[in-house]
Amino acid sequence: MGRFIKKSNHKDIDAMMLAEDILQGSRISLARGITLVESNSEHHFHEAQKMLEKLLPETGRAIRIGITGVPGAGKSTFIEAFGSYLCSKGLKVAVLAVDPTSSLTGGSILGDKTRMERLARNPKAFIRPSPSGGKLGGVHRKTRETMLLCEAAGFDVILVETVGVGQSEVIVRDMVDFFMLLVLTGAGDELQGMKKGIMELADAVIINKADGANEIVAKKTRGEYNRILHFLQPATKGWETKALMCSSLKETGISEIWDMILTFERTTKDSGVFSDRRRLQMKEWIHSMIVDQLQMSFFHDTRIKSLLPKIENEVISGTRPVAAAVDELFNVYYQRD
Ligand SMILES: Nc1nc2c(ncn2[C@@H]2O[C@H](COP(=O)(O)OP(=O)(O)OP(=O)(O)O)[C@@H](O)[C@H]2O)c(=O)[nH]1
Repeated sequence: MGRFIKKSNHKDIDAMMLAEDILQGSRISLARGITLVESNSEHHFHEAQKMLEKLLPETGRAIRIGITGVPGAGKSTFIEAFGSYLCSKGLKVAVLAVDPTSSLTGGSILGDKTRMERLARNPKAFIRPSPSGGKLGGVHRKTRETMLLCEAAGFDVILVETVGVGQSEVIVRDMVDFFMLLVLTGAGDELQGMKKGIMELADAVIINKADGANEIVAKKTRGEYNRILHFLQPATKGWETKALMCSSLKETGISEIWDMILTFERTTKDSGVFSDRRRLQMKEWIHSMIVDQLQMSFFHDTRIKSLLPKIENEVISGTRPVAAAVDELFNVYYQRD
């Protein structure tokens, strides 16, 4: 078991053996594979890519579901209820997270496993906190690769949780098939303040906490969301985004959400929208990685590093137009010695 990543001795990683064990469904190897993918070491990067190449033919079969929501909406409680429900149906569920703030805060969402204690104990579930450290692009790549590893290990459903911060919803939307937005009951004010853009990313709006005295308010909220959704551009061609209610605490409305996702999968697979989206997501992944690499290469270039402060000052003091300044930087960058 301990044959793959022995201490920090790089030579001890056998990417091919690790891949074999992941394909056999070994959870320990899966966790090690993810650690390899998340490593910032260059040697690990190459090993991880070898491992991924071997696993690629066995990826892509899971349904990928993104979940976002304002803090307090009950994301962890929902994932616990929803994940446990899926496991009870015999499905293997992996829960991942994209938290761009984790490099600043040292990891927040999913960092604390006690948030999903029951699911974490379920042998059919696998929970992995957000990779921390590095830029958003890095988190993005690592989570996508982790998703592929989980698929190769035989997981049927991948849940990707994200906090409602910055660009994180857009990033998760770009890596999943179905995206849902978790909201609260009686959220009249929230509805007004809700960024329309986020609603337009969603394939479903889930009104959580529809239990007890909240239930009546939840029905009203559902009506309000449905009215608004009716006027918005749907996130997926040929699919009408609707609002549903559930109680993660009482575990009601959970099976209806899964039924909706199955209908979505069937409909979009029949129309070709499902595979079109996956193809587009791959292309966008390539493009965003190119942009990340170019950016890194540019800003780490020693000539750029020494010239940039002078150029910035010239622009700020009004002696240089921005476009001309950037043009000079690129001329310097492209000059090969
Ligand atoms: N009544 C009721 N309370 C709920 C329900 N789901 C969650 N809660 C409560 O809402 C609070 C917040 O739930 P969390 O699951 O921690 O939600 P969150 O704030 O989105 O948390 P993060 O997952 O950390 O983003 C907790 O006190 C939960 O017990 C529900 O369906 N009904």
